[in-house]
Amino acid sequence: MTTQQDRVVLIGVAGDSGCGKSTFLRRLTDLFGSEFMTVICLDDYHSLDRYQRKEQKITALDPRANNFDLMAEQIKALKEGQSIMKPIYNHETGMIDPPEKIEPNKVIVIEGLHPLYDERVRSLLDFSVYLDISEEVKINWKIQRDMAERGHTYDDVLAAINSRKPDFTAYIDPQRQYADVVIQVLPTKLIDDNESKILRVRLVQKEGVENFEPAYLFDEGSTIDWRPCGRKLTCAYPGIKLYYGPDNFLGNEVSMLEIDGQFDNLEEMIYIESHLSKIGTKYYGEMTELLLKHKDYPGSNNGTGLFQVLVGLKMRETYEKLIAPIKETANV
Ligand SMILES: Nc1ncnc2c1ncn2[C@@H]1O[C@H](COP(=O)(O)OP(=O)(O)OP(=O)(O)O)[C@@H](O)[C@H]1O
Ligand SMILES: O=C(CO)[C@H](O)[C@H](O)COP(=O)(O)O
Repeated sequence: MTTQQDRVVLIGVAGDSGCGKSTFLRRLTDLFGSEFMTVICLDDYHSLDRYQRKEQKITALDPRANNFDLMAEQIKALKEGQSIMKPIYNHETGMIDPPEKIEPNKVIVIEGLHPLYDERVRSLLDFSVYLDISEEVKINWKIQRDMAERGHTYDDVLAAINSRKPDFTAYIDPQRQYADVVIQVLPTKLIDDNESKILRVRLVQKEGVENFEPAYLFDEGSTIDWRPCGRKLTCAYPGIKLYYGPDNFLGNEVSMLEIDGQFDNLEEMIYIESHLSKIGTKYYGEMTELLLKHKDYPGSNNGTGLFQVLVGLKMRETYEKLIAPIKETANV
């Protein structure tokens, strides 16, 4: 038997700024361990600094502001087990700093605006997720954070989102079609909620992906509507609704898993977990345990937290399949 233990597994995490990438990466660290996982922020491949972009009236989302040749060359080198000298984009100064040495690791995560944009980089990925936050929700999250922590006004935040919109639509959003899973965050359908306090979250899982089998609710391949509130799950108004079924997403055959609403008591998540299958856990209750570990992370009491943990578990499962020993064919 030979092993693939030295293989570098490459994971892509795509999404706009402020869409929960950092929160997702913190959850991934629980599963892989910070020692074995290296995160590369693709902002480091900006080829134009903040002042050049302003002068040329180009946003950071525009491919012309990014060096995809260097990104492809360096990510390929890392995957082949070589170290690289990665550039650094400094968000404080808006300038490009001297490069730093990055060594290969068991898991390399590339996160940012464009992990799935360039075909050369995309083809190197072993697993990818796109964090797809609807505009209403994105505005609410950004307003909460940027007004509370960064001193921006409501109008500043709205103007920033609107100025990025054309390039977001042209270059970032189309990457959804290539992701193995998409976590879509939408306003609830249970009630009218202008502040996006209650969310409807969909886990779009592509069918036919090597080393990835979609998770399901109750019965694989069927269509299920489930309102679990009752004796085993405490739900305050307006309750919780789950859905599972086959679907088509941007031309791809997918399995859709959906949770609308929020959980009152996180300990009771075990009840939901026990009705889900193929979730990549190693023991009963592991998913609930991972959620309970970080109750304080945003979204822990709704589908965003639950699906982030679930996608992390599926990434670990893919990783383990990829590094598993290869069975040699017996010489007859
Ligand atoms: N699941 C969630 N529920 C509610 N709010 C959330 C959720 N995820 C993120 N947020 C809000 O969005 C903000 C940005 O989240 P996070 O830092 O994880 O995103 P990011 O994509 O890494 O952002 P950036 O690229 O700008 O650093 C958080 O501070 C929080 O206010
Ligand atoms: O979309 C972004 C990714 O984080 C940033 O806006 C981009 O990287 C430019 O950064 P800055 O605004 O600090 O110049």
